[in-house]
Amino acid sequence: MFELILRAPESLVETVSDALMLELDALSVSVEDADADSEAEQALFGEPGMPAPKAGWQRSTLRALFPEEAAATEAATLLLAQDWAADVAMQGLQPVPEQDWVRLTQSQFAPVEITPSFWIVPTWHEPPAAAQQIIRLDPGLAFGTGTHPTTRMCLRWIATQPDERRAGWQRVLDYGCGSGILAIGAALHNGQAIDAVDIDPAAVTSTQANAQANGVQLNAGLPELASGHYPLVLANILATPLKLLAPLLCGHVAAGGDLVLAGILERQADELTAAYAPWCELAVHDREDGWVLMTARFAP
Ligand SMILES: C[S@@+](CC[C@H](N)C(=O)[O-])C[C@H]1O[C@@H](n2cnc3c(N)ncnc32)[C@H](O)[C@@H]1O
Repeated sequence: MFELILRAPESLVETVSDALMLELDALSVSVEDADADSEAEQALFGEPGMPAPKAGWQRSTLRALFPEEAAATEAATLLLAQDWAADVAMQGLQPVPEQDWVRLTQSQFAPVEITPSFWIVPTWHEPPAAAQQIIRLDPGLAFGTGTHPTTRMCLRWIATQPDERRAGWQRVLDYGCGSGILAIGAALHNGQAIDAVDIDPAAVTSTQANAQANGVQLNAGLPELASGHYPLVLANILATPLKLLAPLLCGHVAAGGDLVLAGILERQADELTAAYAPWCELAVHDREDGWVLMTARFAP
């Protein structure tokens, strides 16, 4: 494989990508911020419900893959000869070394410690000797492999609740289940009759598969599946949807039950406390890497 590397301004990225893929037979094109890891780097992240700050980076690096060097050279020559491509610059043409991509990807995911006895372990790893509760999970399409601090904080909360609290988890709701990791974690800590819901059908499928792989019983489905009251409601989404979902989530918490929310940045904690104030006293329980875990115990 050969990689043709080009730099293009925001206005030309789509045209160059289309030309490479549709006219010049590139196998793939990836687009990166040309200013990544520099002072000029611009985040383009927009929370759900909020517009992205901008449609594209000021300058992008495009990497196009070709099966042979001749095809990559010809594509560069043809593309750079176009009038409209005057602001496109060639940055390089290089062979892509053969690699065992599966092994490379797998090597990036080591077992994740939640507590000394509770671990998330990819299927290609042996569990650590101290692990008593284990979630077997491979990185897949859905969010939630335990590598994100928000997921880890939720699991840590679950694992560190006293036995008498866990005994009361006769029903559990995981709202925004992703891979199902929180639902599975709750099941391994005495959670019963677990409903795991997500707006993304791929997450529902992933949750069902992961639950089966872990020998865990749960009901996965779209949000309509959630019904009635639960002694434990978990939701790791993001601050903006969590604020919108406040009446719905609080309406599902049983008297005396716990609400556990994640996906919230430290600076958003006060907004969340205010949004949930009509129903409960939401407070920061844990923090990691700029994220907070917020919890509330409802009145009995
Ligand atoms: C950050 S992931 C969390 C996944 C997993 N629960 C975890 O803790 O790792 C958030 C998930 O919430 C889902 N989601 C986002 N908005 C939602 C909504 N309004 N209702 C239900 N699910 C939602 C997304 O599809 C995504 O799978």
